[in-house]
Amino acid sequence: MTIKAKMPLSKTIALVAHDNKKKDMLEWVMYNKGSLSKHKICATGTTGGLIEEALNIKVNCFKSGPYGGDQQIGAGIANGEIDILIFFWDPLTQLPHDPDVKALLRIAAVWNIPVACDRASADFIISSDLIHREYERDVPNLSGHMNRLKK
Ligand SMILES: O=C(CO)COP(=O)(O)O
Repeated sequence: MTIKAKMPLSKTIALVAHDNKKKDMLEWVMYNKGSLSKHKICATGTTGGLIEEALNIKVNCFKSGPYGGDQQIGAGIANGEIDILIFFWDPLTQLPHDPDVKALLRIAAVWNIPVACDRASADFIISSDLIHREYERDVPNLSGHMNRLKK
C-alpha cells in the first residue's frame, strides 16, 4: 500500500562518495554545477567538504560516513527531507561501515527515491526532465501498515 508524496521543484540532493570514488564525484559535480546550484545539496562530511571547496557552494554536511553520516542521510530520506541520492559507493573495497552503506541503499529503496550509484546513472537523473519540475512519487503508507498489524 502506497500513498503519494510531492517531489518539490527544488529538490534536496544527497551526495555521497567513498574514497576511491571521490575524484569521480568531484568531476561529476563540477560538470553539473549549473543544474546542482538550483537544488539544495547535502552530503556526508568528507564528500561535502570537498564539494564545498570545489564548487564554492553551501553544502549541508552531515558526519563522515563511517561515523554515522550514512545513517543521518538515511534518516533524512525516511523523514521525507531528501529527494534524490547520488551515492558513488566503492564495489571493490571492504569498508568497516558496510552495514551502514547497505542500510542507506535499503532505506532509499523503501522510500522509492531516485538513486544513482555510478556516473552513468547520475547523468540520467540530472538530465531528466523530472529534475526541473514538481511531480508525485509513491511512498509507503504507514497507517496502512499499522492497520494490518491490528487485524
Ligand atoms: O563513507 C562514506 C559513505 O559510506 C562517505 O563518507 P565521507 O564523505 O565522510 O568520506
